[in-house]
Amino acid sequence: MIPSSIASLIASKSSHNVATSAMGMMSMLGMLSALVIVWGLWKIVRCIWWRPLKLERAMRKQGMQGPPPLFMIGNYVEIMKLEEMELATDMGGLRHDILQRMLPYYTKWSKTYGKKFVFWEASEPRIVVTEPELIREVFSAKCALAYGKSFIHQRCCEHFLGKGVVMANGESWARQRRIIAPAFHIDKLKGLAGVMTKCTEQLISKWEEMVGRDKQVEVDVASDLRMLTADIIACTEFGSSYEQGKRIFDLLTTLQKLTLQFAHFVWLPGSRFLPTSWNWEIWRLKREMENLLKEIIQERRDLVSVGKIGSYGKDLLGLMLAESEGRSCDLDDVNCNNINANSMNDQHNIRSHCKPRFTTQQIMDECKTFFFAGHETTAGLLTWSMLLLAANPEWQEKAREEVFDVLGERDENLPEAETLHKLKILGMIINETLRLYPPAIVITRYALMDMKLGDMYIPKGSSVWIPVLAMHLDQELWGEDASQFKPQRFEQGMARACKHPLAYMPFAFGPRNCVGQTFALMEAKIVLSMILRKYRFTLAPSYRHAPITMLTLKPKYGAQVLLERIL
Ligand code: HEM
Repeated sequence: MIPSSIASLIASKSSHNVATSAMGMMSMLGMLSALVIVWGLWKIVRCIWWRPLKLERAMRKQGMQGPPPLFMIGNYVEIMKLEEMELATDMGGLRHDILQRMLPYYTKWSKTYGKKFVFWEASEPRIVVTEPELIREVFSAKCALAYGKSFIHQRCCEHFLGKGVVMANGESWARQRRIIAPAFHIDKLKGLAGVMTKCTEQLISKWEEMVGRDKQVEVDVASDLRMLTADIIACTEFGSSYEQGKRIFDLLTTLQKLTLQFAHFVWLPGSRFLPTSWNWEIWRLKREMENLLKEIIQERRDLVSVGKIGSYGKDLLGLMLAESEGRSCDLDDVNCNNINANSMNDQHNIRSHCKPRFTTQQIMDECKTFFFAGHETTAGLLTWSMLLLAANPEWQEKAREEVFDVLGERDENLPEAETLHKLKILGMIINETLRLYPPAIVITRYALMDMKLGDMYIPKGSSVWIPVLAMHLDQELWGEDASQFKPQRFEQGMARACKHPLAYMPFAFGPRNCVGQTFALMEAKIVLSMILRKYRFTLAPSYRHAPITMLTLKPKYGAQVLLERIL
């Protein structure tokens, strides 16, 4: 037993100890919170003041000129004002000299400061580069890990692209690209032609009903073609899980719209963490969409692991799962080399022994990426192609004749991947459409380290800004008829179409070019050839020519054409 005096001494001592250690804890917590606050403040100050100041000095030191930036917002205000002014009216007729409308700040500043200048998007400098040889260097293999995507662009797209290959940088990008590239190899894509023709047949049936017994009907092909390309990517990406895939894409589309509405605030440090009603809605949509994606991925993995299906499937998700898991052993995991992969059981063993090269989150991010990268862009290409053919009936007739020659006149003869290369005139029309209306009118590359480019110093944290549209419409490179629709310039191939072969870059080039280029061109040829065989079309009087960019280049009021069935 403990005497009461000692007990009370111990009690008072221990309560004293408790109080002292509580106070100690409190002051530790206080110090920690103070440190976190100071660190947070330093990060903000570094981001909005210290780093931009250093970059501005570097620009000034090398005599780089440009419009003076404002603190934190750079040249945003002037950019927005100029864009607003240009976009307030239509173009008045289907004219293709759209540079002033789409990039008014570029045309204004290049007149004042010359072809090489710098402007600021918030606190990030953009160094304008238009010399093909310099662009070749930026896109080259030796610079693939040194340039990437900027912080602001990553933030703008993080909700609907995540950290997928489009927005990844450095080693992470290289790893992702290595894993997904085989899924876009021509041999794998050939198997997707059937899906593309099937989806196009559904659109044609819909138009058949609309045309009915009338000879002509007005259709907004922009929205129909957007739905078609979304269908095609949902089918090619998710195959049997198409219905779930469609729901995911609806959610992604809403997320994308919501994010873009507030894109101008993304430069505000910490704005994405604030519990605003906008952020809550984004978080809710994202959660729902990712839960659905997880379900599809898990379902596919379960079916393979219990042996219900022998492979992950031929859709993009299946190809990606196989690439990400099946072959990881050949490359990384030495222990797995002893396993014979011939039997189903062995394949299962490999999967359970080897570390997947992609986590579920990364696969989800790639799925979102393909949807975004693969449907708006191709919808744009198809829409502008139809508008240009509607306004140029002689080219429409030439393309149709070629389709009849190559594929025959009967609907049953569906286009196949092997015959598409014979559609040469259609190929020239597609190239010319991508020259006049490239879905990506600007490409940027963010310097992840200090770089030299020609006689320029590109400091880490700045971006090279390439105005694709300006290069595609440059009279010095393409001739005086640069802003006219003339597919014949591509008759002798791309290299001969222009004074400098690198001035044409709808898909960029080099190791970070569009991985879906073959997919997109195959899809465009299949869809357009099937439409041309069935319908003749002209511009509807209600069409208003007003191109705008909402991530990609599109007609603001839709693309109304008059469809007439070919009897
Ligand atoms: C007409 C259609 C298309 C055009 C004009 C186009 C254009 C481009 C361009 C210019 C880039 C480079 C962007 C940059 O680095 O800033 C790019 C990248 C990419 N595209 Fe496409 N694209 C098209 C269709 C597709 C399709 C159908 C897919 C997939 C199904 C796709 C997937 C991708 C991916 C994943 C990247 C990122 C590649 C990387 O960073 O390594 N694209 N595309």
